[in-house]
Amino acid sequence: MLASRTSSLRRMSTHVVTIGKSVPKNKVNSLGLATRQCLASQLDAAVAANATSIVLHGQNGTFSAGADITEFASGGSAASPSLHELIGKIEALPVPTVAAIEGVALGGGLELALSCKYRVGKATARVGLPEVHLGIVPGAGGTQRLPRLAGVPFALQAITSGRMIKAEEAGEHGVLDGIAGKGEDVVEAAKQLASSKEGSDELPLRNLSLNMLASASNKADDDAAVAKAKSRLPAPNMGGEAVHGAVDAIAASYASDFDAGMETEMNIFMELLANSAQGRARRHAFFAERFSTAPPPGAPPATKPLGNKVGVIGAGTMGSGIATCFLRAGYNVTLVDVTEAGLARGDKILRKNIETDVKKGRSSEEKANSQLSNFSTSLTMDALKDADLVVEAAFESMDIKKKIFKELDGIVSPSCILATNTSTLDIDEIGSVVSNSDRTMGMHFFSPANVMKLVENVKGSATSPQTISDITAHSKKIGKVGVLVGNCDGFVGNRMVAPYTNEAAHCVEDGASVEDVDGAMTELGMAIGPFTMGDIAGNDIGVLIRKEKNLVDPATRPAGLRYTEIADKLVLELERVGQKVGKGWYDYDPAVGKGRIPQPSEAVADFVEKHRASLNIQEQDFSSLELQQRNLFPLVNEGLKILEEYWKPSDLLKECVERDVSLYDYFDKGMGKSKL
Ligand SMILES: C[C@H](O)CC(=O)SCCNC(=O)CCNC(=O)[C@H](O)C(C)(C)COP(=O)(O)OP(=O)(O)OC[C@H]1O[C@@H](n2cnc3c(N)ncnc32)[C@H](O)[C@@H]1OP(=O)(O)O
Repeated sequence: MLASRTSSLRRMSTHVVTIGKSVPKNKVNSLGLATRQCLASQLDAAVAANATSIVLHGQNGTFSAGADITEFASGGSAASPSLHELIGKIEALPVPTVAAIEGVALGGGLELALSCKYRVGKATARVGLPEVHLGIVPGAGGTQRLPRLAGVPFALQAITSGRMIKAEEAGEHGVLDGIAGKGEDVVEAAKQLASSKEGSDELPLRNLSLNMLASASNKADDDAAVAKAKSRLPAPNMGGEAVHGAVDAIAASYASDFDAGMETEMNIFMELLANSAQGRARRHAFFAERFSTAPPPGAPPATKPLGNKVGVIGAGTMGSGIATCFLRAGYNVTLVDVTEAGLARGDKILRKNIETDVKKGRSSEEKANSQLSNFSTSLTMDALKDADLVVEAAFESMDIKKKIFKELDGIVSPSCILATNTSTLDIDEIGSVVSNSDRTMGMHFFSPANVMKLVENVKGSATSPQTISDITAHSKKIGKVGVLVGNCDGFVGNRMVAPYTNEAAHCVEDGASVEDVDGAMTELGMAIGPFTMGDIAGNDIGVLIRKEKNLVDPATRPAGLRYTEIADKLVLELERVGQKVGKGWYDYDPAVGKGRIPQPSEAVADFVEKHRASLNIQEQDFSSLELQQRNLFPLVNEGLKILEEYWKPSDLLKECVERDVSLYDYFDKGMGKSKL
């Protein structure tokens, strides 16, 4: 690694400046005003003490997670020193400066590190500019310094993906000048580098603009890289506002000098911060995700060490997907099914998932082999007697699930957590057959389980706080967003989506076409519309659920309920189950896009027209806005109903009035958390 060739006298004059010092509760060294002020005064002190080199590092095992996102709600804090001023100050220091990076250096954290003349990282460190995930662009020079350091193509990829980059890769692209090996102290390594550079006159990154502008051949390549990046981005109205802004800012890094590039970056940053609804939504989602995935206040810490032996019951697509998630995170997993054929199928799906990870570069052969060495299958649940957690993913039937839980109760230890992946059934009833049902909980994965990040962790009435904390920790360990929800029909996700898809069918009954409705929702920014979604999930599932609720048969349907039979008849009469059979709300041609591209269906249009005629429905015209509102308002209303079940509306209003906040802010700022 970095050789030290310095005298002890020189090392003495290297000053270490700590990000986050004296700022309590700043777990990730975000760069809020207090942290910036403290950094500035440490730098001033180092200069006053004639430091001959300076090392910048973070506390709590991490460098910095970047700007303090909470400051963005009020348009960002411009109070002095701003991040720009701080970065300018570091860059202008006349002595060698080295960032010692462990944990993460993200966003403004990496921008701070880029203002140092050198960077050293721990092998486990991660760096990145993830601002686009917050609907903004790097706003403290990241779009100008990263391309100067690592080239335009790399900067385009890194900034538009917002991904975390491993130390090794960062080193390959010149973002890190050195990597501290195992057992090596990164601050010590940085000190060595800093003192070895004392007296050298290497230039800061801002001056590299001259080199960039000088090379015509680079410009042609960079123009091509920018054009290619643009062609691959989602449209601005499809969530792409920030990524388009990022590419424009990077393009300015070689089209003009440093100061002009910085000005372009700042203009784009400020415009997005002030006016992008996508950005506001993304920042809301950042905090909402953390709010809803934390155990409720007062819950005990998760068991340490968290058990590592997991059983998954049911080797279907869902069960194998769930088993994959645990295997990837280093758990010991046993997959159980009642038939050899079922197990063989599950085993195949799981191995394919792990193989795909390697093919797509998300994992290595070595890692995949080690994961698979922790995997076993069994035809009996006896194999789970040492399990710390069992996730049941068997057929969606109350009787079957209760039978499994009862049998498990006699096999596993009393401390083993029993989770069910049910999407609709009552957790309390499933848990009622277990001797100590405080260790039962729902763990509702979304399909495909090995891909989707969301898991609803469903709390039953008997579930203990310890079980909640442990399931929360397991969810985090397997990389899921594990949202704690209550036990009700459809939990949160499916419960809110049901009125949305119902209303979509009403719109079609009233005169809109299937494509009109889906088009209105994608125009709004949804990835797909409700009918495409139904075709992917299988329209037969909706029919089964509605049958369970006695809605399909008019004789058992509650009086006064608006109900359209189109969705039921589509399946029961036309057998248009969805993508899996090549026809649903849309037609699917196996020769086009592997049979996954929805194409308008004349058969469905005819059927809908006859349906309307049979009910004497006068077809109406709808604007996109009307369709968007009709579909989304029922979903929003259902969300509010869910909140009402926890918070009495009158109590809520009283609290909001007392605190002088809007209802939105009450939840957005996490004030309702203490009530969970
Ligand atoms: C001008 C600049 O270009 C603009 C910017 O820098 S914008 C900021 C860019 N940085 C980011 O987007 C990084 C955001 N943070 C993360 O990705 C992750 O929090 C992390 C990888 C740093 C840590 O992850 P993890 O260990 O799982 O902890 P996590 O629960 O996410 O965060 C810990 C706490 O820090 C808070 N936090 C994390 N990053 C923060 C930030 N940049 N600002 C304010 N708070 C932050 C979280 O809200 C959480 O608070 P809580 O405990 O009260 O819920």
